[in-house]
Amino acid sequence: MVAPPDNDVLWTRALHFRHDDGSPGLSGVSLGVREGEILAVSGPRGSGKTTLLRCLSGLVPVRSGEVWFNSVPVHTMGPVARERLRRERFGWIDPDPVLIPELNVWENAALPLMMRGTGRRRAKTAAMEWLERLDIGDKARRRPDELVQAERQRVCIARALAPAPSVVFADEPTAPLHRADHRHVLRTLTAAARSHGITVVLATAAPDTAAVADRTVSLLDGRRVRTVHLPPVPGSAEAEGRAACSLSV
Ligand SMILES: Nc1ncnc2c1ncn2[C@@H]1O[C@H](COP(=O)(O)OP(=O)(O)OP(=O)(O)O)[C@@H](O)[C@H]1O
Repeated sequence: MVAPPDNDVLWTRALHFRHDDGSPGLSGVSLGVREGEILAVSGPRGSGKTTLLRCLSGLVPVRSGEVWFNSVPVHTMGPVARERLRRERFGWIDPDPVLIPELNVWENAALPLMMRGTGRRRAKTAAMEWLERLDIGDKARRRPDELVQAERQRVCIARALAPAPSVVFADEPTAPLHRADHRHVLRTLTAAARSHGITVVLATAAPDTAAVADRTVSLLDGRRVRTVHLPPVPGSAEAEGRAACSLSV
């Protein structure tokens, strides 16, 4: 095993992944993510973006290839160590905002901090700071079912950022949002990452979302390719006359 370069917070080499039913997921993906970098993982639907984020974050075991976080091998960790790593160092944002219905908004956003052992008062302060930044602070005492989907997604983003993780894995984080919300939430996420030195791995099929990143890595059919020209988002200025996906390997 060769240790990764010092300035890469995440590093993977020759990563292959097959789903439990035998479907191919990833084929020989290698990449490094620098500390504080916002890296977009782009590619069309089914290209392996979510699978790559799940492997890098230790959500699924890696059986072929290597994944390192801060020069610590993740691919040799058991499930308990990977769970602890995710809880203590990583944040995760899904395309669908899933919250605990019995908890109010600030309790949902503060939950990962409290699970790490932070006291309720301090956890609430940190959660409220992010809820305010995401313009949802006035709904802090509401239950998730009193919020619209875009508001619930803001709560999920606050929940991922409140513990000041080393890395946030954001899987299509603005997918459920309207375009106006989309820009505001993306800007908040990237500004937060830059001001707090948080590394972001951002999976997206949308070119305008990938454009906020420092660098883009493209996937097609589970392989890393040099460039993928994604179909434009319907209704955007780019949409005219471009429909297909092209690539260069
Ligand atoms: N749990 C699973 N079991 C079997 N096959 C799966 C599973 N999850 C994903 N796949 C398949 O693996 C491939 C990559 O899927 P993945 O979700 O990683 O792609 P993606 O680029 O994130 O796509 P999307 O934008 O649709 O989420 C696809 O062919 C998909 O059908």
